[in-house]
Amino acid sequence: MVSYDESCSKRQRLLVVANRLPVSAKRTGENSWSLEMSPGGLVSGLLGVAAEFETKWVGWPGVDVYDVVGKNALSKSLADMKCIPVFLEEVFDQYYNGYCNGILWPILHHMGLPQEDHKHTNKTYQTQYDAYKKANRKFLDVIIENYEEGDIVWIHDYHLLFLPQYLKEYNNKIKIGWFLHSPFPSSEVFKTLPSRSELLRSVLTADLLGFHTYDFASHFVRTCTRILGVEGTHEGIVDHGKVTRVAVFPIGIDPNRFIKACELPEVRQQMTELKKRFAGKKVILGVDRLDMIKGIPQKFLGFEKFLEENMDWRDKVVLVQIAVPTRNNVPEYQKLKSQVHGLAGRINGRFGSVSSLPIHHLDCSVDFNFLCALYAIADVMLVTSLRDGMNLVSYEFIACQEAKKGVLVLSEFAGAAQSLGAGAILVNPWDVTEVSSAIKEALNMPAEERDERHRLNFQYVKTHPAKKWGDDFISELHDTFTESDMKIKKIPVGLPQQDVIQRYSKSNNRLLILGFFGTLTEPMNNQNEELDLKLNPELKGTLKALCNDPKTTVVVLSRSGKNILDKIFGEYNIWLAAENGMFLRDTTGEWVTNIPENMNLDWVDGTKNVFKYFTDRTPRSFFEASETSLVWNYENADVEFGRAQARDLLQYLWAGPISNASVDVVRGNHSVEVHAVGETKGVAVGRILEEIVRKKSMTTPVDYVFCSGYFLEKDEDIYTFFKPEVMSSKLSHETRSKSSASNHSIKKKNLLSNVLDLKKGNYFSVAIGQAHTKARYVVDSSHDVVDLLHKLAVADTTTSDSFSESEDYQTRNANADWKPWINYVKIRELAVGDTEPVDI
Ligand SMILES: O=P(O)(O)OC[C@H]1O[C@H](O[C@H]2O[C@H](CO)[C@@H](O)[C@H](O)[C@H]2O)[C@H](O)[C@@H](O)[C@@H]1O
Ligand SMILES: O=c1ccn([C@@H]2O[C@H](COP(=O)(O)OP(=O)(O)O)[C@@H](O)[C@H]2O)c(=O)[nH]1
Repeated sequence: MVSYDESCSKRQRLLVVANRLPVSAKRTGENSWSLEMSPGGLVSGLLGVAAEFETKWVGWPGVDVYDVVGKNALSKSLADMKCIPVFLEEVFDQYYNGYCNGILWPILHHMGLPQEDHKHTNKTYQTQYDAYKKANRKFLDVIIENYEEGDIVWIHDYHLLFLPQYLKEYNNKIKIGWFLHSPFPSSEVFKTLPSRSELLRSVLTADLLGFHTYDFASHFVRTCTRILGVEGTHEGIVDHGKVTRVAVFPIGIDPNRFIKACELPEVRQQMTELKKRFAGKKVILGVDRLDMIKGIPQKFLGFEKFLEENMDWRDKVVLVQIAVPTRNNVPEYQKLKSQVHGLAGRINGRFGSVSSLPIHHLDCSVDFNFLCALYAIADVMLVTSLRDGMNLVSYEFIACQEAKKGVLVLSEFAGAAQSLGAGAILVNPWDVTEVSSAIKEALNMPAEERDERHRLNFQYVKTHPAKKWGDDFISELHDTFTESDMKIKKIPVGLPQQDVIQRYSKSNNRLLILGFFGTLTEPMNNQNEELDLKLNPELKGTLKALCNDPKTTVVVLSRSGKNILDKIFGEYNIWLAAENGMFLRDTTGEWVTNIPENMNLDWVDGTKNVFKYFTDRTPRSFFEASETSLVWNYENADVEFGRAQARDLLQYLWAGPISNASVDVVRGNHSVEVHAVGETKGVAVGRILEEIVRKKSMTTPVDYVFCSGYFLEKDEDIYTFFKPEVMSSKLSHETRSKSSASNHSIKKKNLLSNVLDLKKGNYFSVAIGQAHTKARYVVDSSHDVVDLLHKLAVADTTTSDSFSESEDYQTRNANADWKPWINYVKIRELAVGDTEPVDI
């Protein structure tokens, strides 16, 4: 039995699940195996993750094993390294070479879906997709065997998109995080994937989804909103009340491992030999898996152009390219190998001599110490990825360059460009001329500039290690899990229509607060019609009856302007709030202007986080925050890099924290400013109520409130405004802190507490078609609200003659062609400000 002390000191168990284990196995006998480190950034990154967890790895051991003796022996060897193997056997080829690397990988890297060829292969999308699912189930089985209650499961990458769903189906309580190491593409590209929706839906069952950059995260959110029709908020994705948090966690390396390695005598020796070998020449280094996304042909073409145009450099420079073999069984990778060999041969043939070759191309991986020696002696590191999740090689080069301070030429399409762009020369790898010029600039760069650029990047690499990445992810997962658990319990219920009607008829002073667009407007199917908003014709009589009822006050709250509301509601005895309450009109038709006292500032924290992220990654930029505005300033930063960062920052702001907020964004010459405009409907309603009480000289308290609309998230405070507990807590707070509260606001609260008497549950807040809402109740469409208003109008004996018009309503209501409003509204909401983020 575990003692109390032991259980306190027990470390949190973490199951890291990735396609590849950190070690790959090679069989050395019937029951003996040798293990060596797997190549690739994912493994390098995870090795740096904090040791405070009791970590176990679950993954493929890099080899097929079919016999029991072999499997048992390998499992035993791996157990010593805290690794648990998943044997993929017959599904491996179609899962890994097929679906993962032949289909998903190109899609994720904007390379398009390869054509399916039924005639010449037995591998179709479908057979590979089936194998992919089977492989994901094999991972599930191994996890189930090893799972202990309370374990955190951290799933990695595109190989395991179905695993979150399978795991949640097995046990909904498991904390699941998922991190994508590759980029996520624009929705236009992801849309081409035949099984796109199932894959997205499965990933969304996880609690936390992580990406390297804001760009990838916003692509993902946009893809989900477009393909699945779910809601994207500053927190992530909301679907039927379930929140899946989406956040950005840029990976790092363990810089000290590289810094220390460069001091080892063995590495120093290798450095001396390499320097001797390349004496009198500048060394340009490339280290990449031999993958299409790494842009090795583009690198060679850029280098060829450089040699063409700079004769004096021809025998003074050498390009050393380490091309680590990868995914050799995927046809595209085989083609790439021949292409790269062809290019290297051509360039060496054109510019080489008997004694020297411009390109040293190696088709192999190198050991860690030799890699560090290469990084340390290189003058220029050339990274020309066409698209890359992060590119850790760039970080590793910088960590090894403390003495030499060489130059990093970095593709703007690598995730690393967002963090190392200030010190690197950024290039578009597709532009051969630009690559050639960047090589020249790097080779000729004065020492002072090299020092400064290196200093900026070294500082970043040191302060953002992989440990921080892992810690940040897990701590966010803890928080997210607790929050989403709480949120699920708050899903609102359907409206109890009978209760609403009965309480209405028994009340003496009722207040109906209604939204306009999507609530009272005419249902329509054509987006252009929005320009000419009309009142739903079925409501004319109903609304007149309600407005003329002396026991009922009707208020319409809209973001539309005064003119539209005047035109539509001019004939009604109604209160109007235009532009979200900036203007108020009483029943006599007189408009007054209001200066907002309170604003919804929910967007501020999210915006601050984005500003902080970019400030951190843009040396010499800074941001200033006041209560209602934030300014990010990059006037002292590198102009080009600052502009590129500002573009990325804006993309993320629009897709995330300010997507639903009432803010103005001002892009200055060297700054981006976000500030609040106007106010929310929740704030407006308080002032409207005050005005109603004053104008009507109301003595009977309002004893019934019905509030409904299709409101933006920022306006949802309208639903909580009348909640008795919110009102009373506001009031008691105001009373306690009298010294700080203005007399005016205390008087106002007292006024409201005197005129409201909603204790008997006579408060109905009803959202239209929103699953995730602050309202108590939800209805499917505006049709339900129209129907209810009609019933309220007839529920009361004091209805006026004009009500006969609403017989119209009943006839039309029976019409089967009636289109609920919400369908249209949803499409429209997705279209607002919906420019697809573009890549730099
Ligand atoms: O396991 P393989 O199929 O041999 O491929 C190796 C890994 O390649 C990918 O790495 C990515 O992760 C890096 C760290 O986050 C990132 O810097 C890089 O840009 C990515 O390409 C892949 O995502 C891994 O799953 C593979 O293991
Ligand atoms: O022979 C080699 C050369 C490089 N690497 C490592 O492979 C990783 C490559 O990661 P990166 O993020 O640059 O790209 P990925 O290959 O994961 O797409 C880096 O950590 C390198 O140190 C390796 O394991 N063997």
